[in-house]
Amino acid sequence: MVFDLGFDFGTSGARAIAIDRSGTIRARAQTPLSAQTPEVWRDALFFLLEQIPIAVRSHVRAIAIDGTSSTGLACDRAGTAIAPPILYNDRRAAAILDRLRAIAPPNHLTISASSSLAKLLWACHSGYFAQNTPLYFLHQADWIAFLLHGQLAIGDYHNALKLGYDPETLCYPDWLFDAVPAAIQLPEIVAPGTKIATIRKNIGDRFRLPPDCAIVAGTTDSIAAFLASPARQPGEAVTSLGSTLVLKLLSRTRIDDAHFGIYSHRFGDLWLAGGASNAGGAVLRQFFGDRQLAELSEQIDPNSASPLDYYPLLEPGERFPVNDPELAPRLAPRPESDVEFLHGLLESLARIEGRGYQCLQTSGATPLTRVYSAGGGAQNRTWSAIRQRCLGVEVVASPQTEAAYGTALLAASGAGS
Ligand SMILES: Nc1ncnc2c1ncn2[C@@H]1O[C@H](COP(=O)(O)OP(=O)(O)O)[C@@H](O)[C@H]1O
Ligand SMILES: O=C(CO)[C@H](O)[C@H](O)COP(=O)(O)O
Repeated sequence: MVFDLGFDFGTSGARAIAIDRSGTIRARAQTPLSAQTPEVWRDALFFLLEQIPIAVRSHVRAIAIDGTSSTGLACDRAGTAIAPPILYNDRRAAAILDRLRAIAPPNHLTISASSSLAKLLWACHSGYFAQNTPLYFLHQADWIAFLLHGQLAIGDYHNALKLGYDPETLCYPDWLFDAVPAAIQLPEIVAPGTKIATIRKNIGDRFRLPPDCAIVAGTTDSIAAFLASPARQPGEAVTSLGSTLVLKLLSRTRIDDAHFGIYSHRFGDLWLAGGASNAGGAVLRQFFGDRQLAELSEQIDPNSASPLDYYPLLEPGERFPVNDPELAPRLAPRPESDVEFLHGLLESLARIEGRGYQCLQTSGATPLTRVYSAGGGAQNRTWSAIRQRCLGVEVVASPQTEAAYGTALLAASGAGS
């Protein structure tokens, strides 16, 4: 018996899922992330490994890791982070967007405060990364995988998209090398699922993993959620209802439009056209606990549209379907009834999702036929019904909604399944 193991490092927690060759889940573990620091990621990785029963762990064939997209960090030759990571939602790079506009092609997806390239350039020019020695710039998933395989610096073309890597020509464009200081080593990029190396000996011994356990290139958290779903036909989509709202529509055409925060990830011969809104479950959690969310949702009539028109953000700034770093949250008026308030929030999030899919199709993506749901909000049947009414297509419950399952499938593909 062999198993493949996927790790998902999301915004609020980390999870691991081990599957057998038939794709059946044979072990799972999860832990909250108290902070987004390399130390917390490393401790979570090791904790999750320990939670996988030894009977499974000792037969793991391959491991893959996903992380939050465009969370980046710089490390030295030993792989030690030299400054706190810059998280996916960090907006400090807004300060260098004019500089980026001057070097990147017009309307390029990296011209956004949330892109990895903007963060890297901001960090270099503000002195956040001291540059007297060579530094490696990695994404979160690359760095966590490095802990397991020990090779600096290797990344995948999903995480590298927001760094400016071109997934069509499979190389970094020349203008990017002109922009990045010579002391910064960009990761070598491979396809997600490519075997990078076998497990480091000390880690393999410590966790009783087989010495030939392969560590394969990972992906982003929302692409992992897409992989977990059955969506494989152009027109099928997955919405990740996690802390943020992420849309991925499988398309025959590649579409990119920084004006609306639209970009496309390579997905075999197809494209995952999409965008990520800052609105989402994090705002729901600001007002309600998960149990309360479930109880209140039961009392909502999903067939009647809420007249409340919110824009549920934690703080100003939106990426998609409007790319506006100043967009203000709108959460008023709050009715006395919590049921009505939640109805307004879920309806408003469904409207943002609907506008997002509309925007993707208007921009040339393959027309939407069906939406699968992933993430913490996927279990909410009331919300699914509201979303189906707003989207005008079938919203289907996915048998597997966890990103870690998609990452386990990626590990299996890397191992040859
Ligand atoms: N019943 C529910 N209805 C709607 N949203 C929910 C429900 N239960 C949990 N959530 C939301 O799911 C989110 C967590 O989902 P998860 O996929 O773990 O997110 P992430 O990894 O992005 O932090 C929380 O923000 C929470 O508000
Ligand atoms: O808000 C997020 C945190 O990661 C989204 O997952 C992310 O922005 C989506 O990015 P990608 O399309 O590159 O997976």
